[in-house]
Amino acid sequence: MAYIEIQHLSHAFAEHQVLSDINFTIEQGASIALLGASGVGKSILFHILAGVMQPSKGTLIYEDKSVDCLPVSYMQQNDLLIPWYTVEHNVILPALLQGVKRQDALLRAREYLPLFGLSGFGRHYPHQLSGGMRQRVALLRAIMHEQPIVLMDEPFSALDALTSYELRMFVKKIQQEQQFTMLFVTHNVDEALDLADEIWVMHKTTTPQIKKMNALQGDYLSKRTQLWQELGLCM
Ligand SMILES: Nc1ncnc2c1ncn2[C@@H]1O[C@H](COP(=O)(O)OP(=O)(O)OP(=O)(O)O)[C@@H](O)[C@H]1O
Repeated sequence: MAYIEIQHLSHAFAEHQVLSDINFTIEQGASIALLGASGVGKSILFHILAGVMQPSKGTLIYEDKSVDCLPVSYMQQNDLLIPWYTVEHNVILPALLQGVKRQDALLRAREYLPLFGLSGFGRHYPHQLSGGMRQRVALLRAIMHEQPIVLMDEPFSALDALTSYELRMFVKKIQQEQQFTMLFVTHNVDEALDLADEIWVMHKTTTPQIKKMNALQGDYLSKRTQLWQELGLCM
């Protein structure tokens, strides 16, 4: 039996059908990249999994029980940092809400801040940071939340190429150590190939709407080409 199972999930805004009869399963500890054209419904799917939004139809099953939402740490596209809290406080907030002692959460945050390129910025406020730095704070907060599932919507999009590469290698290491289940949305084929052990492509017109790219063959370059083709991009 699957760790997570999604059955017949559909969502519409008035007449606009965004998700149609989505079905999939996820194994515990999987790392899944979700790609797809803009507007295809990736964020709406994540909102539903996280319980931010209720679907029009469908069932979410977690560890064999029907649930309203999954136990996730969710990094949304918009970083949602609290402007009047410092970086440190933003990062530890979910841990505090989970009952972790403030001192323990702070120690851990201070250990991780340098790894996220945020050394010396713990006492800064979000408005004092660049867009990329804010994204790293949001990413660190998601990783520190310690939920069994991490959802990240375009977690590396505001970062320069080198920082993005370093951070995804770091996230990969932490995910392998902590064995949480991870789904992330990306428009970047390299991010998907570097970080995910499963790549899913979401389509608007095909049934099923999500295609699992299990059959990616060959070396990195040829996998990259196959993914670009699946996404309808010219090489
Ligand atoms: N609150 C809303 N009311 C009505 N339609 C919405 C609402 N939120 C999203 N949509 C529509 O749902 C569709 C899917 O949106 P979604 O944000 O999930 O796309 P996406 O695949 O994440 O796109 P992107 O890659 O650009 O972030 C879009 O057509 C969007 O206009």
